[in-house]
Amino acid sequence: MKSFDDLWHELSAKVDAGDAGSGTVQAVNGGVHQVGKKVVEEAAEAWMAAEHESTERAAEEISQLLYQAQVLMLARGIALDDVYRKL
Ligand SMILES: N=c1c2ncn([C@@H]3O[C@H](COP(=O)(O)OP(=O)(O)OP(=O)(O)O)[C@@H](O)[C@H]3O)c2ncn1[C@@H]1O[C@H](COP(=O)(O)O)[C@@H](O)[C@H]1O
Repeated sequence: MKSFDDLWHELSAKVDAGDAGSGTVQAVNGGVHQVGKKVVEEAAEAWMAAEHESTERAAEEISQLLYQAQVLMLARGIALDDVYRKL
C-alpha cells in the first residue's frame, strides 16, 4: 500500500529525473492551468462518487484527487513541507 508521502517521493523523483515514460512528468510539463483543471475535475468526481456511489468508488476518486493535488504542487514548485506547515 502506498501512503501520501510515498506517492510524493515517487512523483518528485520522476519529475527531478525528467522520466519520459511518466504521465506525471507529462502533466507537470503541461503547466499549472492544465493540472488545475484536473484537480477541479477530480474534486467533482470525488464529490459525486461520495454522494451517489459505493465506498470503493468514492475511495478511488479521492485517491485520484490526492494524486492531482500532488501534481499541482509539483507544477507550481510547492514542497510537501510548505503544505504541512499550513495544516
Ligand atoms: N495515483 C495515480 C493516478 N491517479 C490518476 N492518475 C492519472 O490521472 C489521469 C486521470 O485522467 P482521467 O480523469 O481521464 O481518468 P479516468 O481514467 O477517466 O478515470 P476517472 O477519473 O474517470 O475515474 C489518468 O491519466 C490517470 O492515469 C494517476 N497517475 C498516477 N498515479 C500514481 O503515480 C505513480 C506514478 O505514475 P507515472 O508518473 O505515470 O509513472 C503511479 O505509480 C501511481 O501510483
